Amino acid sequence: MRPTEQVGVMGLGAMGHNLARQLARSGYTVVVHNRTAETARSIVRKYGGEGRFLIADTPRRLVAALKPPRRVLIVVEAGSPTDAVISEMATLLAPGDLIVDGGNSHFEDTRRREAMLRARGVHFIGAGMCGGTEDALHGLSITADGSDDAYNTLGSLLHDLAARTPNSMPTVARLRGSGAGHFVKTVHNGLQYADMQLIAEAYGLLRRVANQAPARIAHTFREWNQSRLAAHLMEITSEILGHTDTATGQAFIDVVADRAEQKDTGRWTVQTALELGVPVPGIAVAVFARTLSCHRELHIPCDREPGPLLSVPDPDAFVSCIEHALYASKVTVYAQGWQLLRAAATAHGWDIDPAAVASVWRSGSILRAPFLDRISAAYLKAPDLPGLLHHTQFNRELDEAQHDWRTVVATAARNGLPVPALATALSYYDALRTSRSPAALIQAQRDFFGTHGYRRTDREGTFSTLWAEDRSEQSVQDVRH
Ligand SMILES: NC(=O)C1=CN([C@@H]2O[C@H](COP(=O)(O)OP(=O)(O)OC[C@H]3O[C@@H](n4cnc5c(N)ncnc54)[C@H](OP(=O)(O)O)[C@@H]3O)[C@@H](O)[C@H]2O)C=CC1
Ligand SMILES: O=C(CO)[C@H](O)[C@H](O)COP(=O)(O)O
Repeated sequence: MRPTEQVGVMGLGAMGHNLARQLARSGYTVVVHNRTAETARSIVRKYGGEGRFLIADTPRRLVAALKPPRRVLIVVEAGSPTDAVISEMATLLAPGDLIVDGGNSHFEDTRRREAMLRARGVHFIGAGMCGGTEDALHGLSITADGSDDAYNTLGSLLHDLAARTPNSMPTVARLRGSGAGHFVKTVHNGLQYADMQLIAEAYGLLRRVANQAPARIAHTFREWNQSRLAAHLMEITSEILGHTDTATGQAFIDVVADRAEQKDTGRWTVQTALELGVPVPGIAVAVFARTLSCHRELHIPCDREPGPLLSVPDPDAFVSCIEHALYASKVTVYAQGWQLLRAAATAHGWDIDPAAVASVWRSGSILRAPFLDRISAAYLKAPDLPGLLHHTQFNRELDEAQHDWRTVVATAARNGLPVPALATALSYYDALRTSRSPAALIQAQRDFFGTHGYRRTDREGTFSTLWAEDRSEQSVQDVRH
């Protein structure tokens, strides 16, 4: 217990109240503030026995209750609410105090806020909290940026909120460069979208093609959770599928509307990837699949199912094919995530160690999985690995899985079942393996209508064909001048 350590927590929503509780349980005196003051009072009424809480009805009172240098953890809705809270705190805090933003902020916002606070002498740490609400209480994975001075003021605060890896390391990664902490959290969520979409597609195939009932699929996922697919998302999937709705007695999954909502982080991941020119189709397709699920008005009236479903000759063998397809697809989307991390680090001058990111997500994050140990090991051994699919073992695994992967994607297509993530992952894999792609035709078309030029396979330089004239070929300099 450290009765002398104090911290302020602003925002006592689903995440914030559990973070405050975890800190109080660890011995901090936690000064809490929530915009709706009654929420703070009710939380302290309920959990006050877990530690030492003080309620501050206003931000000014929160600041007054803390001794300098003050540490304030802000966990409010991202975007303008976070701006509003930080702007007010900027006027109340003194030079040397510290704000930690634990929300899912856009990294550009974090950079702007850090610069604004630095000008006032207030330290700022953008902390990506890579976990859910229960992890906020029991330990999550944190990717945080911030200056050395900010870290000196921080003390062990983030370590006290972190989970531990199997070898007892706290899951906090310090990343150098303003915005890096929230950016890495954003990519975590992009991968979360992709992983969830892949799992959902696997569920759909088990249900519709392998004809398994939800309870049986729960069992299948539990079995897969003992394999190289073992992951928190697999575990919660089997829990959900094994759950019965108390109101109707039906499988819970059958009473949930098939509309997958989203906030911002998946879209931000894809937007950044587009800006940096990094191909992340596995993440993009997962974002669009959620979007499509919410556009019921786009659905085409259909008087019959695409079926009757084509039966698979050996359902057990098909289940095994799905397992292999799911694993292979997961490897390809994680490869895309790490490509994006590398490109963003280069573009923004961030120091993001690819092995450390895998290690820090190993426990406490939504992506937590033993699988991440293998990514970490791959990058520890070869920090300059061009991509995960260049790693001998991953490469071999995908090669071994490809027959089953193709069976799954082809069977889904024949049955009229959309599997955008599984199919896109396979196409990505094939695109990386093909010796010559049809991109040549696209470049030729660009030259035909826009004199954009092309490179040739047989000699250096950029060329253009005079399509509207005699179709002779010029070097681009000759054409333009
Ligand atoms: N839920 C999750 O799994 C995770 C969430 N996050 C991030 O953590 C942050 C909080 O999320 P979560 O706890 O789930 O969200 P909740 O919706 O449960 O809580 C939102 C909090 O923000 C406060 N708030 C909203 N608008 C304002 C405002 N204009 N001024 C002051 N306070 C405001 C709310 O106060 P009031 O009670 O008055 O409405 C409430 O305390 C978000 O940035 C989220 O993206 C990060 C990791 C995981
Ligand atoms: O950050 C999180 C977990 O890591 C939050 O749960 C986030 O809300 C998930 O994203 P979305 O709401 O878009 O599904």
